[in-house]
Amino acid sequence: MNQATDEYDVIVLGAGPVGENLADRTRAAGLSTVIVERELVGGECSYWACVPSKSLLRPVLARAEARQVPGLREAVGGSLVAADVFAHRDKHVGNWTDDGALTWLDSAGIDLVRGHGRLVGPRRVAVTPPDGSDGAERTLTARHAVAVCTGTRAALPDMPGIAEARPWTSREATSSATVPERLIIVGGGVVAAEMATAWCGLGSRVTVLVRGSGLLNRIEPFAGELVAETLREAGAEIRTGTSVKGLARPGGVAGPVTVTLESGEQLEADEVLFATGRAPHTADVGLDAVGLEPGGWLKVDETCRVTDVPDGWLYAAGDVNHRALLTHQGKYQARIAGAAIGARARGVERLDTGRWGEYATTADEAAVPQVVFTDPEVAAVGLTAEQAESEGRNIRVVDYDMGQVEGAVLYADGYRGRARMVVDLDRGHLVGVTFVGPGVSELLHSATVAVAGEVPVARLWHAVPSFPTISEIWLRLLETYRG
Ligand SMILES: Cc1cc2nc3c(=O)[nH]c(=O)nc-3n(C[C@H](O)[C@H](O)[C@H](O)COP(=O)(O)OP(=O)(O)OC[C@H]3O[C@@H](n4cnc5c(N)ncnc54)[C@H](O)[C@@H]3O)c2cc1C
Ligand SMILES: NC(=O)c1ccc[n+]([C@@H]2O[C@H](COP(=O)([O-])OP(=O)(O)OC[C@H]3O[C@@H](n4cnc5c(N)ncnc54)[C@H](O)[C@@H]3O)[C@@H](O)[C@H]2O)c1
Repeated sequence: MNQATDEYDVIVLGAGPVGENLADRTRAAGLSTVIVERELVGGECSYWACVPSKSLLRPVLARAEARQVPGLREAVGGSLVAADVFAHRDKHVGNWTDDGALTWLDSAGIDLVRGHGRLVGPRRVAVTPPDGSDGAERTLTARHAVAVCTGTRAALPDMPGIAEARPWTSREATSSATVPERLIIVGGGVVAAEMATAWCGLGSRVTVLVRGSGLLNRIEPFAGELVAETLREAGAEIRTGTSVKGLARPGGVAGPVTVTLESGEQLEADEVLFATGRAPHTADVGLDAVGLEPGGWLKVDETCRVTDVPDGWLYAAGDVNHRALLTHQGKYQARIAGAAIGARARGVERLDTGRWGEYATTADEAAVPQVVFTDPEVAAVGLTAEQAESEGRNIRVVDYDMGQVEGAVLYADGYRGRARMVVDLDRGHLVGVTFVGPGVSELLHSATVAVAGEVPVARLWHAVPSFPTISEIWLRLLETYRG
């Protein structure tokens, strides 16, 4: 393989975490692979999402936890040094350069073509070089498969003044090098909750405008309630049932922004962040050239093969298929799709695509874990009680106050948290678990193993948590379940 080769076994569009992992798996299966990337190798996650957001949040959460440890509390009473937090974030994102990722691509034997890729027919991708480069357009051909891993962008609502007011999206919220004195956040999902935590911790006066009834409405309600309570205690204002109808920034981008609410009330801030969901990068990837509608989420089967395309050569993994907009889940899809492409290229006719089969992304439906890095942390896997009920399952919900667990109380004085497990009574195993409280992120994988492994509740009784750890919440939940 070399850069002059225009025919490969596999072409991957988009070098985010998902594209990288998929390419890695097809290379490991012995297939020549090229990846096409128009921005930075590493994708949204590495430069404007997971990595910078978590590095902004880490000092905020560490300080919040330290303030709950007697003897340490007084030592961490001051403000964060924003310049140091930003410098640490900038280091983690490689100062928005992808040199490290290029070394990895090279070592994995994956070719890279920089530019915007578009399908121009079955198994064919045209690449337009980036602006300012003097290269010519190139057409790549795949012998076996093309995988679209082009991810998402922030979705902004259509409203008067929004384009001129240039609001922050997740990109600016994760890469800003200044702390706005007053920050309005529109939205009540994960980005809104995490960015409210980060910027409030860094010193902004934060107002969150939620059009629904509370934060994090895809997770058990008690989680969003505790996060909102802590944010309010930290000085943020959370306004629920509040919709925005317009924006204006009369003094230009350097001046304050005015947000007009549906009620007619006007609020002023130095910045406004729209954290109102994501839209797929599929409007300009040539879907029309292969008979698909541009602009939508790509519908896939359990191996991430796009349905409705003859001959089964087109795959879509990660955010772009809308199964679960999370890096780890997209990488899981990439491992399975990459292996499926490899097996099909070897001529294997029947892949095990049954539930939990080697080539089935079953966890996307049954056991998606997610940690929200708010204060306190939220960690959840599988179904909420409401989701399980709406699926018609016969369930029992078990709740426990984590402030009653000795390991938790030792971890943080005045520990506030709650746990819930949802038991499917007909199947005898857990279908969902949610924790909210300091330090629960590292507890989540135990729940993921229980849900994905469909471990019988009776056997969980023999999985003994160490004393005195927060994990003893498991024992308390099981004792409550058994009565
Ligand atoms: C603020 C924020 C924080 C987040 N935090 C977390 C977290 O803590 N944990 C977590 O699991 N998830 C988190 N997520 C979600 C996570 O970022 C995504 O699930 C993940 O990035 C999806 O990976 P991907 O490879 O599918 O897409 P992306 O990371 O979006 O990568 C897609 C790549 O494709 C490229 N591309 C697009 N179109 C083309 C084209 N036509 N030609 C060539 N290249 C193209 C893009 O430039 C990009 O590099 C967060 C998201 C946001 C917004
Ligand atoms: N720690 C993590 O795992 C993490 C962190 C950040 C983001 N993510 C992922 O990124 C994805 C995107 O996050 P997000 O928070 O942008 O999306 P989201 O879908 O989680 O939340 C969007 C929010 O915006 C609101 N909204 C939508 N349109 C609106 C409008 N016109 N006016 C007012 N409110 C509006 C919705 O009601 C919702 O509260 C999520 O699916 C999430 O899984 C994950």
